[in-house]
Amino acid sequence: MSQQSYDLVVIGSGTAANVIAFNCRKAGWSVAIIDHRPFGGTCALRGCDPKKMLIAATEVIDGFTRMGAIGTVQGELHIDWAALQRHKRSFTDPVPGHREQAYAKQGIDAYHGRARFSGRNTITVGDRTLHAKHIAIAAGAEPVWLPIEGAEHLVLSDDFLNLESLPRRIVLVGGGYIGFEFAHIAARAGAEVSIFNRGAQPLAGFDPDLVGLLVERTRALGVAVHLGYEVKALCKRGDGFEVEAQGPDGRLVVDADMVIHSGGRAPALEALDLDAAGIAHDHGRLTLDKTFRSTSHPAVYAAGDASGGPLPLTPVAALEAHAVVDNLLHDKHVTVDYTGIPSAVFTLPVLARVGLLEAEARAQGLRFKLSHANVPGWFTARRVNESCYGYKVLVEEGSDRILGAHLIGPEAAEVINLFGFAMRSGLGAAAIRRATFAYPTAASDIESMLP
Ligand SMILES: Cc1cc2nc3c(=O)[nH]c(=O)nc-3n(C[C@H](O)[C@H](O)[C@H](O)COP(=O)(O)OP(=O)(O)OC[C@H]3O[C@@H](n4cnc5c(N)ncnc54)[C@H](O)[C@@H]3O)c2cc1C
Ligand SMILES: NC(=O)c1ccc[n+]([C@@H]2O[C@H](COP(=O)([O-])OP(=O)(O)OC[C@H]3O[C@@H](n4cnc5c(N)ncnc54)[C@H](O)[C@@H]3O)[C@@H](O)[C@H]2O)c1
Repeated sequence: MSQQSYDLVVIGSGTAANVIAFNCRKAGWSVAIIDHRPFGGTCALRGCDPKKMLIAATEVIDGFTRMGAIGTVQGELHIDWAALQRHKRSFTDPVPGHREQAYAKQGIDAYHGRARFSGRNTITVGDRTLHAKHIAIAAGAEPVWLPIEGAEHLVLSDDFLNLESLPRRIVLVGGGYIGFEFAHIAARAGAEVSIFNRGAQPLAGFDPDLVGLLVERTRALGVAVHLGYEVKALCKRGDGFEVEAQGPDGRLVVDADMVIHSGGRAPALEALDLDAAGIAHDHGRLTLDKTFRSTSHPAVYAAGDASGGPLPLTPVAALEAHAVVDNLLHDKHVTVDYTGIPSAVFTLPVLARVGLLEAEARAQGLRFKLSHANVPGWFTARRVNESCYGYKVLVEEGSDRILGAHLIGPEAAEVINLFGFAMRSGLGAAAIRRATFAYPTAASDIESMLP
């Protein structure tokens, strides 16, 4: 067994890992990076990017359906799933090779294999042992285990994004980001889709009023959305499955050709054997201080989904990783300010959020003005015959601070960034009112959304 020593060993090769590895290498440190899957991480290979490549075709179907409903376009349109997969792979396939070349160019040693701690400062990967002065855990997240009889039949989000052909009947177990995004893709590509969500409100982190609009719009798309239903069992029946769920009206059974896990993800820590290095953890989460440093092992930091932070999203992985870089290289005590970080559910239309929910602001005892409306009659929605356009904006009384903004509708994923930018820059509602946006753009609606 060979042993090699490094200033820094980074576990993972996704967004967080890359920020840490490249920056520390640039500062002259010897760096190793390890991944047991192709280099590139979730966002580029199995998450945000491949998903949005698939959505590119569903946007065409959505636009055609909306404009077709008023007779402005006519004919038949369908998605060629195999061709769409080729389109997606044209982006994803080159990623691991490019990453590997970039590591070699920068002098970062890249190891393929599963990393496991074998001592306080040693990590085993295959038949090698790496000795690390510092360690960054950027191992991301993995689907949580679901207590479902027959759970071994569940297909993961990675598999869905790689499907060569689309099954006819698809069930999504969980009505969160993945459940809704995949339902919108699959339904527009021609599948019969059902979503089961345990709680009565799906997409729990989003404004309930706007989620209600999305549920309505999703049902209008032909997706069966079962709320308050927990999937309990999957039984193999011929080539397909019988999905059994329990809910407010008792037992519900649905037939499916494929059942997809969309029931949540958690930090991927299990395979690391944290105890071998004395790295503290609790209920599947690393025990970190605010600077992302292990409370029990000062040479260990974590960032991204593995840190178990409040927002397991790509831009947050990068933000946390930059803080870790500062803390590693300059022995600083940098923390992350999560104010004004937007998040979007890439359904069509998009649902987006930044800042506090109305309920959170009330729970904090804040005094605020609120504007909330459904505005399908506004130009932005009417132009594209979109029936679903709504917003909710919270502005603090006295300070004029934007506390939160919630949007559903055309271009919501772009417009939410402006609210986020204003919040992170400390710009109040008055500054937004003073801004002049190009017209006619969705951003030019912002002024009318302010309370
Ligand atoms: C289907 C899907 C869609 C998503 N869409 C969006 C989106 O639109 N926008 C958004 O902001 N976020 C999205 N996310 C979330 C986003 O992908 C993650 O927040 C982000 O990729 C986290 O980056 P990371 O660097 O922390 O981890 P990752 O990119 O997950 O990288 C971790 C890497 O560590 C490796 N690893 C784990 N354990 C070990 C080990 N023991 N040894 C070696 N290697 C190991 C893994 O193989 C993985 O490649 C999506 C996620 C999914 C699943
Ligand atoms: N657009 C984006 O930014 C984006 C997209 C996809 C994923 N992600 C990331 O990936 C993470 C995981 O996404 P996700 O959609 O899997 O999780 P999620 O946490 O968003 O939603 C999971 C849902 O599944 C439900 N559930 C769990 N078990 C169930 C069961 N047996 N029956 C019925 N419902 C059940 C839960 O109640 C919950 O509503 C997200 O938290 C997010 O960080 C982000």
